[in-house]
Amino acid sequence: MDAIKVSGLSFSYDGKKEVLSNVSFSIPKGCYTTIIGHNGSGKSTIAKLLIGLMSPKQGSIEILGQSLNEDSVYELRDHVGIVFQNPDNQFIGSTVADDIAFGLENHCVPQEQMQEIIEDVAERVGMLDFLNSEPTKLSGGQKQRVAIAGILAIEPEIIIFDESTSMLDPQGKASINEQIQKLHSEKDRTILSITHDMEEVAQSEYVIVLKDGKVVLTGSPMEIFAHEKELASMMLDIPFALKVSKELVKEKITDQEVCTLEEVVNQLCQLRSTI
Ligand SMILES: Nc1ncnc2c1ncn2[C@@H]1O[C@H](COP(=O)(O)OP(=O)(O)OP(=O)(O)O)[C@@H](O)[C@H]1O
Repeated sequence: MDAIKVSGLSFSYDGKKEVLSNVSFSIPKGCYTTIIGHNGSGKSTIAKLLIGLMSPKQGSIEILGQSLNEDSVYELRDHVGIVFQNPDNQFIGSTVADDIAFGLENHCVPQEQMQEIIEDVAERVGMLDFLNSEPTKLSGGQKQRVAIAGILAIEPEIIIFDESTSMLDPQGKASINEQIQKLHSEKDRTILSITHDMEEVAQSEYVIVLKDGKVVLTGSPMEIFAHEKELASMMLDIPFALKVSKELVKEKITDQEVCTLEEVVNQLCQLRSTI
């Protein structure tokens, strides 16, 4: 079954200019998908439509096989979690701990299990020392960490990350990406991540490329990165690991292009063991 099925979606904020035009894609359950595109290409608009914050002008959205509409939106929201780029409007609790607890209460998690979950997720995002802090007084990156902790606590079936690690330092981004990978591989959650981070794109399973509100490319990361010139015309770069890999192939050191650092290292280690 598809976790998300979008068919012929069009949307306009002002009733005149279409910011999404006839967008269609399907994301199977358990798939880690990334959406990329230049600024203003419509990525966040798709995220808002997928959680029913706005209704499409045309087209349909199915979540877990059920049509998303006014009647189903509240029920479906139990299955879909989202972390926005700027989580300011997402905080409800007066402390970090209260905020995470609020989501758990909504998902009927027994009181006696809450403290353990709160501490576990806060530790996983590096915010254990901030449980009594006011979310609004944290830095941008710390707010993003707390918002991600809230999602890790409830683990909804479908999780949408809308540039939700954009304010994190490189180490923070890597460790949160690791948590996202774990949610996907160990818990089989469907992940839809809107990102400008091509290293993250390389780690996903399926990529959707948006340009001016239209889907222009879909496929595996390597299929997408094969369109290097087209990506460059949309201000999108290929990952650094793929650039290194292309050089290694050109120099005949390796014979297959790969796009993650891990794969490059594996290839080099294998070479060393054959010398
Ligand atoms: N609330 C709004 N009212 C009117 N127009 C909007 C609104 N939000 C977004 N837009 C317009 O819709 C288009 C798509 O915006 P959207 O935020 O979906 O793009 P995006 O791909 O997420 O961009 P970015 O990478 O910069 O976050 C843009 O032209 C933007 O100006």
